[in-house]
Amino acid sequence: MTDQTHIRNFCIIAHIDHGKSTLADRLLEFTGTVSKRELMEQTLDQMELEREKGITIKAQAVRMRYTALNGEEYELNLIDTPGHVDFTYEVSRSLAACEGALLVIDATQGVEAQTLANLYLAVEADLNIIPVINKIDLPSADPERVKQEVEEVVGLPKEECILASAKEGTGTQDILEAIIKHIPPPKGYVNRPLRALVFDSHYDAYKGVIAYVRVVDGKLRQGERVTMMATSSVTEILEAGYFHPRLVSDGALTTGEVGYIATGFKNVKDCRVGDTVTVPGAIGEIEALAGYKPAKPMVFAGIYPVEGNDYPLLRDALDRLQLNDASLVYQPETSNALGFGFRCGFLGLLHMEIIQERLEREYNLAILATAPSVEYYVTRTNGETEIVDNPSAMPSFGEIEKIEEPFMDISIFTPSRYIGAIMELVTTRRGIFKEMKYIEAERVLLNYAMPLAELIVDFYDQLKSRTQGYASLDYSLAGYQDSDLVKLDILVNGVAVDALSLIVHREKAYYQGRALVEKLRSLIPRQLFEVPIQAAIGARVIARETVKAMRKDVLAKCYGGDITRKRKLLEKQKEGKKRMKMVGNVEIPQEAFMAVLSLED
Ligand SMILES: Nc1nc2c(ncn2[C@@H]2O[C@H](COP(=O)(O)OP(=O)(O)OP(=O)(O)O)[C@@H](O)[C@H]2O)c(=O)[nH]1
Repeated sequence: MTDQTHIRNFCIIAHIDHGKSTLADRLLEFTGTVSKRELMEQTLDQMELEREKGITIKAQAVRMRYTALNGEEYELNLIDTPGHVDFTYEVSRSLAACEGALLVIDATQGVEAQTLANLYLAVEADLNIIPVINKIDLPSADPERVKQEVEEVVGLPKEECILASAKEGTGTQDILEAIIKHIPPPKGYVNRPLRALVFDSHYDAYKGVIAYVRVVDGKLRQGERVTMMATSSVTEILEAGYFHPRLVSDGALTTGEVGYIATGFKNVKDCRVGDTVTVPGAIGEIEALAGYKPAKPMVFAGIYPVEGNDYPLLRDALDRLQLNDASLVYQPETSNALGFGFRCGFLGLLHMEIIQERLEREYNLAILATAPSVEYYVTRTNGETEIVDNPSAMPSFGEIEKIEEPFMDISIFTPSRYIGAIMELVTTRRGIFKEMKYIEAERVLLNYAMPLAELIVDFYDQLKSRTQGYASLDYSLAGYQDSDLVKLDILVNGVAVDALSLIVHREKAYYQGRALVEKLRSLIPRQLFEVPIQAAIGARVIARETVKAMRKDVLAKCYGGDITRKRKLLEKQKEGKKRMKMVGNVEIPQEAFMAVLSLED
């Protein structure tokens, strides 16, 4: 156990792809925490999905030992933070476990939207910031320009910037020395009762929930009884230790240290991110650490098994995913069209995508997801208010006094040549212009208020494609606002398909209704009979298309000859069918339920 003066707790914050993981690897290697060979596997990103998507979902912590140029040995705890806006709360708790942060900026790119978003969080958490300009080995690197940006945009003296190439290892020692010098040691009370911050947790089949903790005051030991202040759950610490980068169980953690405890809890709900661990005897005597917030889902969608029989399997899979992910919420729902399924709440679209993929890959389930929706506050004419997160549950028009929807503050960094294209996109998405700031001659920061419902419909992809990938985006919840919204129903073969209902702005309803039925016509395969597709607001039909009847005989083309080809075609058709759902007497493919996500603006 190290005394506080020789501990430094820090994290690395960066915009996506600016080199956070690579720099972490260099630090681990330089301090001898892991060998080069072990680094072949990306050490900090563990889940396969994370690696594939190139993002870090779960915060982790690694302890390093470093002998500084002053001859003294220090314990450095590097806390890895998730890099995506869906996980801002997790980021803020990881930052709360640190005293300082390395702010990594790509020397070829400069400051980006998430550089600033993360920086603001770090400043809020009172961290000392060390700016690191990375990738200086690249020919297009312009460290002088980026230094200037650090001074003007970030507000740190440019002399403090450390130039580095995480790829080649340049600057690694300078960074370690700066950590010792510029990041203050923890200042907890050794003799007070235990207070430890849970900044992440995950479920382990053998050890139960493993909580990643920062000990703020006091100490904790294996075998000790502890309680979680927000959830009041009590348990015994089965194991305590740190990551090196694998678990090293050494029985205790003391003031200022970062490490893990195995809690034996069966569900991460008992041990939430942001909660305070203490000893039962201290309850009433001490205050919980500030900042605890239960996760708040922002995006909702129905998830249904393609095969009705798989419903119990889907429920088990969601139960198991939730053991490890307290921010995933779900409850059973029934749809006239899709049968029994679940209404699920997610932190954002990326979170939704991750859960869908895990259900399919890890649990081998064929599922159908409905288009994502947000949470509306609906006031009825009788004065009652309710929260509606499923368009099909929206009360009928005559019963509604007003509907409020979530608005986001969004900021976009972009080269100034794309301002026009962005303005146009944001305007079609009901965005309200707030501010434009020039960061340098040719780069601007644009601020808008925009409904979340418009943001989750492929806004990010559109932004990227209209700016050739140059613009970066960040957003946070601003609050709820009144909007003139209506429910758009879709009728297939004369029957309203609840899972296709949408909430849209009145002014866009006609256009969206048209675009959607056209798209559905192209997505719904021809059946043996003619299938009308209609969009309606209340009883008024606003658009109609027809899927013509056709006998779809895939074997007709084979002239009876080649049997392997025949089998292949049949298999292909079966494959195609997997994602079809019989709604009434019409087969509707998965894509139809997501069609609204890919309408042209
Ligand atoms: N040339 C050069 N490439 C680098 C350097 N540092 C990182 N890279 C490359 O930049 C890319 C992104 O690096 P990562 O370390 O994965 O970036 P990250 O910030 O962790 O990305 P996320 O986990 O997605 O947030 C990778 O292809 C790295 O090999 C550097 O100093 N020089």
